[in-house]
Amino acid sequence: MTSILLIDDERDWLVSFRRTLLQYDVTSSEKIRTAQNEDEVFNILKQADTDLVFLDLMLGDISGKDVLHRIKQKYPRLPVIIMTGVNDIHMALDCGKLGAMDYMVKTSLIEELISNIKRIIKIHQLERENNALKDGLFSMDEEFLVFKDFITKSSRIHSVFKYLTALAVSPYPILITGESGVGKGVLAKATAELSRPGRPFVSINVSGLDAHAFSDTLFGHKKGAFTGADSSRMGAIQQADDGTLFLDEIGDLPNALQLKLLYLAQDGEYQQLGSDVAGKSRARLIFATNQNLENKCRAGEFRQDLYYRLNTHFVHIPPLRERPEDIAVLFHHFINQASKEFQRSVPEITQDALNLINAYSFPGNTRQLRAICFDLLARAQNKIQAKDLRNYLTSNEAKTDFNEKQLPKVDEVIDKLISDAMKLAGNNQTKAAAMIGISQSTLSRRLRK
Ligand SMILES: Nc1ncnc2c1ncn2[C@@H]1O[C@H](COP(=O)(O)OP(=O)(O)OP(=O)(O)O)[C@@H](O)[C@H]1O
Repeated sequence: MTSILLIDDERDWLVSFRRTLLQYDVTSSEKIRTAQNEDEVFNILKQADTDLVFLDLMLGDISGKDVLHRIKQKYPRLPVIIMTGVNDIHMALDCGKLGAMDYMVKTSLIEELISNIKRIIKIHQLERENNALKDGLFSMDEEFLVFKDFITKSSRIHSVFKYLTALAVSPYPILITGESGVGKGVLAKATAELSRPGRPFVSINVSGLDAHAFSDTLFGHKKGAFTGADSSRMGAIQQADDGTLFLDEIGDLPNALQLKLLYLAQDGEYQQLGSDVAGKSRARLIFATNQNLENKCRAGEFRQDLYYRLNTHFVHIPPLRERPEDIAVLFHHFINQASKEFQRSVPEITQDALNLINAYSFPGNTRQLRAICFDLLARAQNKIQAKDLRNYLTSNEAKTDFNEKQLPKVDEVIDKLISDAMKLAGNNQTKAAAMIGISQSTLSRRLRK
């Protein structure tokens, strides 16, 4: 049943429209909510799932157009139908530009109105189903829309989204940690959009930069600052302006540069090469590393004071193997993305292939999964089966419980492989045999041993 929000400052109209919707079976009673002012509107949208909004063009002193604008800003995908007493084509066009799905006149014939509403609900339902299937976005909260490029259905990551949303207003730096390829960059970009929307986002990978390159890249230089400095150069801090500066791989910085980072993180201060005056950064700072900074501090390789400073706001992205619920979602997402890019139809993915991909540990995390999907698609297949994946997943990176110091016997490895394949294939011998590339009779013989 469709959840509907009716917005009008006239209580009588809300009551009568509600009655009409129920009379014509548009939805059930508990699925209809009403709001008479803007505060109520946003409270309801925040608290309850809403599929469709009917909005009157006058809400007391406030224009319905302004409310429409604010709803669409916060919930861009939510369909809003304008209900009004006046049939005004210019107004209808204006509302369309602001994102209204339709414009209905309250005095229209009731049957016509209801059949229009039912048609819109149907279209919207189909669209939602389609989007969920296509994007693998599943039940991502509209409030997390800014994180739409970080595909996930992991509740751990949803908690990270919540935390980052709460941090949006804080002026302090954010530290994002996680193994290489988990999506720290994607998350940093979304966080930047949340905290400094529409402002510049400058991303610098600082690993491997020597002291000069580090200062020059970040702080820039004045003309004549050093031999060969024929003109001034704007540093990343200036380019970021009042937006966001994202510094990746800060765990690799040598001690002297860590000190410069400390001044920057602490007071926003920096020194442009060739300038006597300290500059002041206005940018929001986001740092990332795939290293364990606490261990580095203990080993004396990372400044404790800088670590404490960076740790004020800290999020960790777990590796893909610790959020297995994301593997299939991401697999479908990247296969769809690659199909679009290569202008190919989306291939069928067999259950065996999914079983195999789900059982893999992905040491290169999401980056590795993405690369596999794009390469698979480039090889122009219209069906992805377990055998197509084996080449990508059979290296020593595959999940194993074996310990280097106690290498198992070949027979033990085969037995483990067969038992894992049987588990993944739900004890179906034909499937298990296909997954590991042996005949069913060989597998069956081996099982009888
Ligand atoms: N959850 C995700 N949804 C969609 N794409 C993702 C996701 N996580 C990562 N990616 C993609 O994987 C690739 C690697 O992501 P990213 O560069 O953000 O990882 P990282 O953690 O910053 O890695 P590194 O530590 O090596 O810099 C990118 O192509 C990115 O778009």
